[in-house]
Amino acid sequence: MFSQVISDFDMTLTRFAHNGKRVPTTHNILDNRLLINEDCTRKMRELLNTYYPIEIDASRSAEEKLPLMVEWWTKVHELLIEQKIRRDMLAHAVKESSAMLRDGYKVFFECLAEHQVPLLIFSAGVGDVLEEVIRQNHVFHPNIHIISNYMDFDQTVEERKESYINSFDVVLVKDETLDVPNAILRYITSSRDEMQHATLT
Ligand SMILES: Nc1ccn([C@@H]2O[C@H](COP(=O)(O)O)[C@@H](O)[C@H]2O)c(=O)n1
Repeated sequence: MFSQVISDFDMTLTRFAHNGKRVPTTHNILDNRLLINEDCTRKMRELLNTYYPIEIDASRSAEEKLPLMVEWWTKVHELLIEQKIRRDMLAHAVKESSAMLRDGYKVFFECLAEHQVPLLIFSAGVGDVLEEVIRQNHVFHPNIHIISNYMDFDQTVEERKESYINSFDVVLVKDETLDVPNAILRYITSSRDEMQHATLT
């Protein structure tokens, strides 16, 4: 019986190609206008064209490739940080992408989960995207453990709400109207009008 299964993700658990077209890696799934601009796409493609041939070059040793691969994803991650990617847009990007797990993935993931065999996924890809791909295929079971690159998102409004509530008298959430400011204005202007009226009479 297995004690654990260790796998990488892109092009191992996902397909290499489908109907003659390359299936995107987790980095390539981010190439979506919801997340990054055209300039970032262009620069990421240039980096892919430079470094991917090195990754698959059988004549180079792993020792030779390693610093170059680190250089690749460091450059890409610097570009991605500039894009201020929103966490809530990742699911849309994965849905719109042609990301695909390999045929037979259900049997593979279900069998390991059923027998409580830990599945360790080590990936040089993007962990947040990788998780979303597995989740959208409904096979994110508790036996899965992922070691990958995770994005560090800026705080959301929800996360900042507490500090706003502590700092301001009124905090409006998901209110697209000016009803509250108008009510405050009405209150202020009517009490001023009343004072003026009282001074005149
Ligand atoms: N900026 C990058 C960096 C890496 N990739 C590709 O992702 C693959 C990650 O593979 P794992 O097996 O570790 O999941 C890697 O093989 C690179 O080809 C990329 O597309 N963009």
